Amino acid sequence: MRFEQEPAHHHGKPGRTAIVLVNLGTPDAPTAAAVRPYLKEFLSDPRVVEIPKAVWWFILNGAILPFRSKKSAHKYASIWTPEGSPLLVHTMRQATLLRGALGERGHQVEVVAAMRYGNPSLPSVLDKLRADGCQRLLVLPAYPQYSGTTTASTFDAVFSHYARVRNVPELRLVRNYHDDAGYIEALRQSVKKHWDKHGRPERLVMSFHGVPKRTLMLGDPYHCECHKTARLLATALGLSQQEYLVTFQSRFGKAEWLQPYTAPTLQKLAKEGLKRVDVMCPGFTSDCLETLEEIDMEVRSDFLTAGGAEYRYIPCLNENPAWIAALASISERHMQGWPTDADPVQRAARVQDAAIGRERALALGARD
Ligand SMILES: C=CC1=C(C)c2cc3[nH]c(cc4nc(cc5[nH]c(cc1n2)c(C)c5CCC(=O)O)C(CCC(=O)O)=C4C)c(C)c3C=C
Ligand SMILES: [Fe+2]
Ligand SMILES: [Fe+2]
Repeated sequence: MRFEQEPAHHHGKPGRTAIVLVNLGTPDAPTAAAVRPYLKEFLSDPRVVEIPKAVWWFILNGAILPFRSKKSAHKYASIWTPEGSPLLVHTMRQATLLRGALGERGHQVEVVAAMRYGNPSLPSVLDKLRADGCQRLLVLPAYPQYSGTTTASTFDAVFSHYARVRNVPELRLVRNYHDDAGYIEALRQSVKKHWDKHGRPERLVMSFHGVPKRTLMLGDPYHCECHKTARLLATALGLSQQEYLVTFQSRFGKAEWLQPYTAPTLQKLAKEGLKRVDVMCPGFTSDCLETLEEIDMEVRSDFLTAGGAEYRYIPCLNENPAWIAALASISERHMQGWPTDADPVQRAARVQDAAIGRERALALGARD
């Protein structure tokens, strides 16, 4: 059947509103056997690797997957937590906290997390929402800066899922929030708190995930949005241009990516005599392999080996309450006009849920 059977329709039952918080995804376990299918799904996405399909198939299956799966599994093992992959754990907690925060503001909406690659898969989450009677859906990618490689890929997956659905919900998409006042304020508070505890560095490095330089030349606004985020944060912190730096990390393959690259830049700074640096990753809303292993371990070691003395990593926003409040405001803005009012009894229950959710997140190590 081209279009699937819909759940039974009930007259008079109000349609529900939901938000799906979509992050990149992560393997199910820190093993080569689990990393391989995740990498295969991720790296087979034409939004991520723009090489003709047949050529890429041979490179991916012959040269990349057999080696990278093993190497990456080792890295994942170094950051894995008892609850699972940090990226998944943080994103799930953010969804729970966002549901509570919106409940406190009087909105009765479901908030669920989904992964673009791996599990819980976006199609499985969207199917579950449909079965639960969701008629309005806000797609909220976990990426503040728009990129074709991430944001548009998320939208592709949503569209291709609904291309086989008969009763499609009303859809709204959050394209970006790189300059959102609440997001910048959450970043500012997190840096300020870190400085109150450890003092100020000689330089604040803001490292963003890289993308091939070719995508910038072809019109992807990601590079500009990263720089705008950095500029707004630097202004909020009262930093001069000499006191901060924007770099790009996680280069993949041999082609040129956005520059300057994070690791060589920090090595160069150390060799030039810079002793004390703080590094943060404003483009990642949850700590993950790229921040915990690459930035907090590999790049730290590069900087110290090259002669640096103090390297401090400022964690991602994760379950930071100012960040959850920013997510709630971004969601409210995009849900305008949708009937999301909770009745008073349900509203009281949601306020209680929010408090319990916050306590749980704090007990699990959230930073406030
Ligand atoms: C191959 C090209 C890649 C592009 C383009 C790319 C863009 C991109 N990625 C993120 C965010 C994340 N990437 C993560 C891991 C990761 N990224 C790539 C490759 C590209 N990313 C790979 C192969 C991997 C897997 C790990 C590895 O083998 O090195 C993650 C972390 C996932 C986790 O499980 O913790 C995130 C998050 C952005 C924002 C972005 C473009 C803007
Ligand atoms: Fe990536
Ligand atoms: Fe630019």
